Amino acid sequence: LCNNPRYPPGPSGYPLVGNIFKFSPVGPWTKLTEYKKKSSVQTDILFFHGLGNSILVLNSMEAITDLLDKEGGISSDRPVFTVVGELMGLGQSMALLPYGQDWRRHRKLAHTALGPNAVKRYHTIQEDLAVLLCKSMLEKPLDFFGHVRLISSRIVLAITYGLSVDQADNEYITDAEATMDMVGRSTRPGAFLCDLIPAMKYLPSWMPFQQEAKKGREMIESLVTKPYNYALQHMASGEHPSLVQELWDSTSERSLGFQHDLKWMTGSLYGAAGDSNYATILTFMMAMAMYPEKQRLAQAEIDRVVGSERMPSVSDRASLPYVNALIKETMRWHPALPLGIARSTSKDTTYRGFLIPKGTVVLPNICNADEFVPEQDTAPVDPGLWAFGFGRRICPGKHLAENSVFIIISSLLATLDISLPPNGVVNPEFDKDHLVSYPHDFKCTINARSSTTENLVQTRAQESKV
Ligand code: HEM
Repeated sequence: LCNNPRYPPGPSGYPLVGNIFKFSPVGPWTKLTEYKKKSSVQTDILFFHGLGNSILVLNSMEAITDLLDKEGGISSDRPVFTVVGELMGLGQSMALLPYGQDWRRHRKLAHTALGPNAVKRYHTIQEDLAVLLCKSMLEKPLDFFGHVRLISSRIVLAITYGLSVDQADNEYITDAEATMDMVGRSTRPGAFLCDLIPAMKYLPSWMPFQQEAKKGREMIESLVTKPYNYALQHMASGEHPSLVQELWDSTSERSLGFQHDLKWMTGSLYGAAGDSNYATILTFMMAMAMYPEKQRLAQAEIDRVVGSERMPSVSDRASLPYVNALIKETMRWHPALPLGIARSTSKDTTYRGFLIPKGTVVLPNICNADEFVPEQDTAPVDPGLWAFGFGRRICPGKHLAENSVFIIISSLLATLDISLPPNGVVNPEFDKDHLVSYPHDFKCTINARSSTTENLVQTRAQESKV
């Protein structure tokens, strides 16, 4: 490990370039978690530096709380991503805005729409969409990846823009998928050499990364503008209530600045919501195929509390402790964002006597995958809390997301059995190339639990208003 006494410890480096290239942008959490297990050195903080960049990895809950919660005043900034942020324009979104006035305005708008009370208005939409998901799973079980993609986008499109889509190949969904695939690859620290050496942004436009940046800019602009314009155009009819409309109606001061904030704030929700929900639900399905005894326990609880006459509702959440433990365990077993979204320090600071220079990229490593054990929900630190980030930049969609994840998972548990595929094998492998890490393509068997649950799904689906 690197032993420059001023900086926190880190892997040994090379002259001139330091150890920065020891930080791999591809699925780094596995390697970083291995460092955590080495006991000889103080490895719950790891430092990488070189070429004017520094990265600090926080490998324990203690270090995360100390730096991201208690020192929120200096660790709530985001790094400047030269390619995706500056060249592609994503720097205008809430998730990448620097910690300052613009970001505060976006957070305030988001809080109005997504606070713990505000999200109660969406229970019915979430319940309706969850039952449609169960119906699709019964009709075409092999397409379960597509069904999960569809519901993840549907919830946020319906709520944010009043937009109703019912096919996974709808262009709003496929465009968003392509854009978020590109964004997800580009927002990992060190994804482009140009992020490490920002002066490269002045290189000529024929350079491959410049071409990629130009295309990315168009994709991002379209992602935030198209559904926003849809919501504006349909406001007058009053038939498609949306967050855009609600926030638009909440003021008479609709300056260009306000409109810009509203478009980019809602665009950030749209961009951030889909992939994380998708990853969480697929991870849950993988875990259920692999750990059937845990699935049985959760189903027994639902049978006891909800019965078989009706579908679960969001308001059942507090009465289903085992289902909640299973959801938390899903998020601990493989969090959707294993390294959160990178932070950056806004001034020099010290931690445990080490210097952490201004502009250091800070990454909380919350990955500690092992066995799937929902029963450890009694652990002192609630694993469900890690998954949504920390401190001042904690996920603003947390309340909405928790309800979505709960209603989807409890509806699936109530009505379906998820089991191993015919070859009896599921390898728990996850994507390592994107900010959001979802299960690699896997197979599982999906059956109705009984003819009663099958009828329940069909009947309830007909009542759905979405
Ligand atoms: C299971 C679902 C979700 C998970 C696991 C998740 C997780 C996260 C995490 C880890 C962060 C980084 C926080 C930090 O820097 O400490 C984040 C930020 C964010 N999330 Fe979520 N999220 C989920 C769903 C949603 C939903 C449904 C929305 C919107 C409706 C949303 C909107 C955002 C936004 C806009 C940010 C950036 C906040 C900022 O930079 O101030 N997320 N989320």
